[in-house]
Amino acid sequence: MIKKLTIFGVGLIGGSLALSLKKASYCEQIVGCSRSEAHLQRAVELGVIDDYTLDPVAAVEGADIVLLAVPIRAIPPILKTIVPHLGANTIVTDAGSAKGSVLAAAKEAYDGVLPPNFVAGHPIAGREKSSVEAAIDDLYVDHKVILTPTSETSSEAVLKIKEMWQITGATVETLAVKQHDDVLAATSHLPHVLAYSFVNTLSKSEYGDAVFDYTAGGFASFSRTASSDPVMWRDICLDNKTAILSVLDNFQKDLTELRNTIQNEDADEIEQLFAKAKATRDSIIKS
Ligand SMILES: NC(=O)C1=CN([C@@H]2O[C@H](COP(=O)(O)OP(=O)(O)OC[C@H]3O[C@@H](n4cnc5c(N)ncnc54)[C@H](O)[C@@H]3O)[C@@H](O)[C@H]2O)C=CC1
Ligand SMILES: O=C(O)C(=O)Cc1ccc(O)cc1
Repeated sequence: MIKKLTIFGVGLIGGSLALSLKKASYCEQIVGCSRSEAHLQRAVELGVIDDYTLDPVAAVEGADIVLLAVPIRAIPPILKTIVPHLGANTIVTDAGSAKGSVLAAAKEAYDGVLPPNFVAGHPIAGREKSSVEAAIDDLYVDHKVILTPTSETSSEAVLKIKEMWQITGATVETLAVKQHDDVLAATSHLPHVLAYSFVNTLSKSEYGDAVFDYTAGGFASFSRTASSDPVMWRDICLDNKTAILSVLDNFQKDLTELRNTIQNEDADEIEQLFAKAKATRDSIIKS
């Protein structure tokens, strides 16, 4: 149980955390802060937060935990504003999809030294719908949350953030920052980039939009993530650029290899490549 949780960015991720912690009566008060008063008012109406302020300094006053749940390139300016006003025991955490850039921003905001009470985190749960309207109280149930503490991070602060996420029904794991960013580039960032690119390729069809009149479930499932928020994904691509370029290069190589097998009508090789992928996916996704 904590007294005050402050959430910067009460959208899908921050709002869903607020709803699940409210359900568990984990916080006496949840306060939202962002640029948009209309969004914050809606969050109060929906019972997601108790109160809001547009003033970041007032928002963090007396907070036990501050969660940054805004697009990752919005994190550095918020940190710069709030760091001088944080209480000695306030723990700051985030939900950003890339961790190296967030930790670099935190280090800069704290004058070059990461403090013990900054715990970088990332819930591996979400969807293509954004905003507080999409927030739900069970988003994190049976999902993983990855924390990427550094040698500077205090174990008490990590335990507190771990406890907060466990209350939501999530399982919490820790990873090294680079491993997080490399792995998520492969499992999450690559498929989102491919989905955006795939939809744009189809839009350029010689048959125009008529091409979309003939789609089945494969199009819907493969392209679903292209409905995700463009600003959020722009920020992820820019901040995790090196890891994303590396997996994109590997993907391009494999796609060229597959293209060659089709060009050469190498039936055995095509079947083997597809059978290998099917076996891998079937062993991971059981439904
Ligand atoms: N959408 C998803 O499935 C997941 C997103 N994340 C991460 O969580 C974070 C939040 O994502 P969502 O909740 O999906 O986004 P969202 O768009 O639903 O909510 C973001 C909130 O931040 C506010 N905001 C945007 N720019 C701001 C700024 N410059 N200053 C102050 N407030 C600002 C918006 O008003 C909105 O309330 C992102 O960093 C994203 O990478 C992590 C896991 C899953
Ligand atoms: O919509 C989906 O399937 C997602 O994969 C959601 C998601 C988006 C970004 C993350 O950092 C984590 C999860």
